[in-house]
Amino acid sequence: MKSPIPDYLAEVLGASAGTGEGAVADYIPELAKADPDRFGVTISTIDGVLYSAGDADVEFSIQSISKPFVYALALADRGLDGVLAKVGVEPSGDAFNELSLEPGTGRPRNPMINAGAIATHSLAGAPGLDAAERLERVVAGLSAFAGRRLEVDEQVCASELETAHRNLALAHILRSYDILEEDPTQVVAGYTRQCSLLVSTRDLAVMAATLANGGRQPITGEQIVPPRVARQVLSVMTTCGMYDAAGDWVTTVGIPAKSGVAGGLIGALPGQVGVATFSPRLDAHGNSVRGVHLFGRMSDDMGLHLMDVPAPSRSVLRKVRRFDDDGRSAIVFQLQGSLGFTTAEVVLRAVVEATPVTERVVFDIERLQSVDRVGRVMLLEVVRRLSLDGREVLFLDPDGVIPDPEPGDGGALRVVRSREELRAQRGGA
Ligand SMILES: NC(=O)CC[C@H](N)C(=O)O
Repeated sequence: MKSPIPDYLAEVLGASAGTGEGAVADYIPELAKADPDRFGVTISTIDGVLYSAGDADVEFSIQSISKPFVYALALADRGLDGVLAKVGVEPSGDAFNELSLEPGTGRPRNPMINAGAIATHSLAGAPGLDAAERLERVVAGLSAFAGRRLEVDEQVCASELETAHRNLALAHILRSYDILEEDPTQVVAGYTRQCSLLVSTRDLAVMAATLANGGRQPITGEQIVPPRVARQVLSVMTTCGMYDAAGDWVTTVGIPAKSGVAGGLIGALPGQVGVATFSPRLDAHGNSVRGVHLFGRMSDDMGLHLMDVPAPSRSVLRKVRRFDDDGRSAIVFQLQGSLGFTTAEVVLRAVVEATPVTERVVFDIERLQSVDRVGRVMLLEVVRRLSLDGREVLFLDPDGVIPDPEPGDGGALRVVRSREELRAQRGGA
C-alpha cells in the first residue's frame, strides 16, 4: 500500500497554491530572480521518515532560517549564560531588520532578528576563533543538522554583501556596545555566508525535526546539541520566530517556527514533527505567504497546534485490580504510557483513594514506556509512604523502566522481574 500522506500533502499544496499574493524579496538583488511559483513541502517525523510534495528538492538560500540553528550552536558552545549576556529572549514586536536593542545594555532583543543573529554568529564556536574558523563551525554545525554538507550560493552571498548596508550599520552599533567584540565587517561577512547556504525543504524538515527531537538528528542519530539547548531554541522560535507576526502565528498555527526571505519556512513541533515549506512570495513581515497559509491548513488538519494537547493523564491507569491473596487483601495498579507529573498525579490519587484497606500493593509497570525524573520521584514517594503505613509494596518491572528504584527513608520495595516471580512471591508471603 502507498502511504496516503504524500497525497494529502499534494492536495493541501494545491489548495494553497492559488494564493498569488506577496512579492519576492528584492532588497537582495539576486533573490529577485527567484521563480515566484515554486512551491514545496516536506514533513519529517522524529524517527526520520520524510513525506514530500511539490518542489521539495529545489534548493534556495536558507537566510533567516539559519538563525535558530546558529543560536543552538552558540548555546552549545558558550552555554546559556554566555549567550544571554549578549543576546536577549524577548520578542521585539519590530521588523526583522530593525535595530531593536535593549536600552542601556545594547543587547539585541532576541536571536531571530538580524541584530541578534549577527551577534549570535560571533558566539558560535570557542572564543578566539578567527572568522574563517568560526564560519566553518557554523557551516559544519548546520550541515550536521541537515545530515549532509551544505554549500554556499556564492551569487546570493555576493549580492547580499554588496547591499548589506543595513546589517553593517547594525553590526557597527553592536560593536560600539561591545556586544560584538570582533571586527563588524568580518562578522557580517560570516553571517551573510551563513544565510547563503543552500537547502531544500527536505533538508529543512530534517533540521527542524532535529530540534523537535531534543537535538538528535533523526537520520544520522547524532546528538547535535543537548536537549536543553533544543528546548531553548524552540522556546525562542515560539515567541520570536515570526518577527512582528509572532503573536498572530502562535495563536493561529501554534508551531515553533522560523521564516527566511528566500521563501523557506520551518516548523518544529516538540516530540512530533519537523515541517518545511518553500514559496518565495513574501508578506509585509517577510514571511512566505503560501507557506503561512499551508502551515495554517496543516496545523488545523493534523491537530498540530502546541496548545491542542490531548490529556495524557486519562490512560495511565490501564487497570486497577483488587484480589484476596490467601486472606490478605491486595491491589494491583497496572500502569501504561509515560509517567510524568500529570500522569503520576493520577496514579497517586488512585492510590490514595484505594489502598487504605489493602496489605499488599503491586505496581505493574511493564507497560510504562517512559518515566521522567518527576514521575520517578513521585512514584517512589508513594512507595515510601505506603511502606511507612505498613503495606508491602512490589514493582513488576521486567524491563527495568525504573532503574535502581530507591524509595528513600523508611521505604521498602521489592522488585520482581516476571509474573511467575510475582506469583511465587504471593505464594511465599
Ligand atoms: N529575514 C531574513 O531571512 C533576513 C536574512 C537576510 N540574510 C538579512 O540579513 O537581511
